Amino acid sequence: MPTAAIKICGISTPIALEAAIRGRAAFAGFVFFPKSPRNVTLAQAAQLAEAAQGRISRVGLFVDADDTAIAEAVSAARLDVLQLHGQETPERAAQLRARFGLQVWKALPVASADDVARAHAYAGAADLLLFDAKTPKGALPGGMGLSFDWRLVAHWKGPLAWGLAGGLTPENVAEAVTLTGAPLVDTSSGVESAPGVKDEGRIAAFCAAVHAA
Ligand SMILES: O=C(O)c1ccccc1N[C@@H]1O[C@H](COP(=O)(O)O)[C@@H](O)[C@H]1O
Repeated sequence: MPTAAIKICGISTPIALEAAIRGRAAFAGFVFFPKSPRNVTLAQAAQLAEAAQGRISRVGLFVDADDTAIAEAVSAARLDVLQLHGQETPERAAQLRARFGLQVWKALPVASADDVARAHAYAGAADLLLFDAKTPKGALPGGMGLSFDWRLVAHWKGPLAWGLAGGLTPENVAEAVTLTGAPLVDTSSGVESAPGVKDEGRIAAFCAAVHAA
């Protein structure tokens, strides 16, 4: 089985970006959500995007953002992918994909089999589904280090590509990949020393664990 592609999310410094590239991560995630401890300004994103050019793909993470905010981020960070991590409907995902001509990933909060079944509504609207844990009411919709029962998405055969997120760490990611067969894994808080503070050593360990799985 080929190894899973890696996305390191919430990158806000050149040191973290270089660690992700050294670890052969395919995707660097930049958070455009002011409530997140990982939020980046347009100026920060532009600088990181420049360093990323041709070395790692750039994913912009948005939570129910409007077109103007997304357009500014796309232009500043030369994004390759839009990751929608809020309540975006299939219609909204399709609209953004058409407007920006970029890949659209939709995060789906999962706690039950019914949540996983909602994935089918995004066929033809999004390019990839990111199964993530449901977070408590009033909390951030992601980046909380919470995981869900991976058996719900084990070897998922759906109408579009998919990835696994939520509480993935250097310590558990090999088991997650083995159990689910996820083609892509995404982590944020699992490779940090504190909320919003990426840890080079943990990024390296996470990537090594995925490559060895
Ligand atoms: O990282 C954030 O701050 C964030 C904020 C709002 C929505 C999503 C966010 N991150 C994404 O959440 C999942 C899981 O994160 P974690 O590994 O459990 O910390 C992942 O897709 C992040 O990209």
